Amino acid sequence: MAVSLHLGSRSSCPGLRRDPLSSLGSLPRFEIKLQRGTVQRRGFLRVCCERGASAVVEKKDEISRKGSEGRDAGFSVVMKFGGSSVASAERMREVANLILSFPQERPVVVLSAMGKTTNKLLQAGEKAVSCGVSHVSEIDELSFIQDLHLRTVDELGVDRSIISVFLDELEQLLKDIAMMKELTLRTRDYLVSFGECMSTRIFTAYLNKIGTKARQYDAFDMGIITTDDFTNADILEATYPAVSKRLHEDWIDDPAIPVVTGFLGKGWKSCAVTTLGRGGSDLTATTIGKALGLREIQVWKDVDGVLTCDPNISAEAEPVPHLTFDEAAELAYFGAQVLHPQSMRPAKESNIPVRVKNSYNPQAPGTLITRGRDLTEAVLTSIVLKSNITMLDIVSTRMLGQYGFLAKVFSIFEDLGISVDCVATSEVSISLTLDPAKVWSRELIQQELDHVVEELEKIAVVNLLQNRSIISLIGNVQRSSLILEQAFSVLKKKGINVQMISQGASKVNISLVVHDSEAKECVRALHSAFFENGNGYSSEVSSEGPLPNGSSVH
Ligand SMILES: Nc1ncnc2c1ncn2[C@@H]1O[C@H](COP(=O)(O)OP(=O)(O)O)[C@@H](O)[C@H]1O
Ligand SMILES: N[C@@H](CC(=O)OP(=O)(O)O)C(=O)O
Repeated sequence: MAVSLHLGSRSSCPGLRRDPLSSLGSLPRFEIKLQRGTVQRRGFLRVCCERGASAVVEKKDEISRKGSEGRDAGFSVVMKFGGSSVASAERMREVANLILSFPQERPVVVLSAMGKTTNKLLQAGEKAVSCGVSHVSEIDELSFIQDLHLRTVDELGVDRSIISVFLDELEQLLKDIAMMKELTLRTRDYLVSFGECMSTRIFTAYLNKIGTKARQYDAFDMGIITTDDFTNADILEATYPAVSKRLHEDWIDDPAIPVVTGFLGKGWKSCAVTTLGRGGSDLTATTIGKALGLREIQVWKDVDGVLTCDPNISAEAEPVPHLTFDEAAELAYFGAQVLHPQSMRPAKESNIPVRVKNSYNPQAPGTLITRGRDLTEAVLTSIVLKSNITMLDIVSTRMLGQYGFLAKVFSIFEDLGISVDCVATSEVSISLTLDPAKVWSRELIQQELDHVVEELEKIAVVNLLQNRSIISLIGNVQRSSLILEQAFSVLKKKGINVQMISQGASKVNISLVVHDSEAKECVRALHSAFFENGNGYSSEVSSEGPLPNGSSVH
């Protein structure tokens, strides 16, 4: 099949080092040949020009198993390993063995920084701001990072020179921060990038040493283009064709397993290193999965999959066998640390299954995340807690029936650039929750909250309630009355007062707001009722029948 189309004028993208269509002039004629057998589903072609990025051709919702170039580079899965999976030389050896134990797979490997390196880099940066240039070399976290990485290369028997330049540059960067006495968001992103840059170089060198040809990629040099929102950047559409082209071309020139830095990107305007938000390597993995149209995206963690709740809250938490993209996105958004909140988007858009596995226990089946699941398997899949939330009760000062009240309230949040998590409304009042940590830097929280209240008080009576928690019940909440009946029977027995309830339009989440002080106890009681003692995911629950009863609630 051949498709001809006209492309509009091309603007250049400074951030795109290897511009996928760089030879195009304005209004070029461009022909795309799709080889027979490479297209998985029918879709349509569209030309997309993303905010100044180069014009790119995107095969919308139609992913070829053999990549958008139609050539077979043979990649079949992304395998992403988080910090806990590559925390030491021993762990890197195990991860290498794990990859090699699937000889039928041609993986693209995505790695996070080793262990807690990202936290240590941030702590080192904070200390550098105030310690003075001459004391930078004494920062504990710097020594920790140096020791960890040098010990790892020595134990793996690879050359120290692959990371020594990074360690020298890192110390110099900390001295620069000490001299300037400030750590901007842009510098923060550059600082943390050292973690992924080093882990991927070490792992690549090790794979090559044991005879498996591998090639290291810095995400910001291979086409992962983002907004310039330092510390929380969004992936731009130009990324998909750029990544696909780069990986396919390199493979065809010289086949080698790609080992890519997770978490990082390149700002399209600034051309500086950006990060995708904490835990962002999951998003790197799903982005590459979409770019290449792979069979599966694997996210390897230190737990047996997505669990029915945070194992740090309930030791009884169990793996959830099957989730939908919407359920996984919702639980990540509402606080489950296990997945990055945005990571499901590329997987859902390209309908590529995501498997969450345990690198410490590869035999465990893990969690499979797909577009749909058998809803009769489980009504509820998990319970998520998000603490330290601010809640606002806003009651209109105008008379009942006054139109435009909701619009006015939300325009205030829009003007102030503040995002709202949960909302419950009546004609004259709104209750909503804000997650200050998401929007503001720490010092500004109270100041910003005061400003919000001041603006809202022009049209309403406002009650600001801090130290609240959102407990989210994730599952098939089309059966909300059954879930709520069960949940409220538990809360009643515990004497816990729910301050707000919200059921999103997504139909996969009911959120309950309670006080921080009773939230964990509340989650444990709900977990016990819904998932323990024979209740829960694996029990047979018909889509019409009753929920398992709460007999296990104490
Ligand atoms: N619902 C949940 N399911 C699984 N893990 C969870 C959940 N909620 C919180 N966690 C925590 O998330 C951790 C895994 O996420 P993360 O540390 O980001 O992994 P990695 O660094 O390997 O990518 C687990 O060790 C667990 O403590
Ligand atoms: N290293 C980054 C990115 C990341 O995704 O890490 P992990 O996969 O270990 O959660 C962080 O700590 O945020």
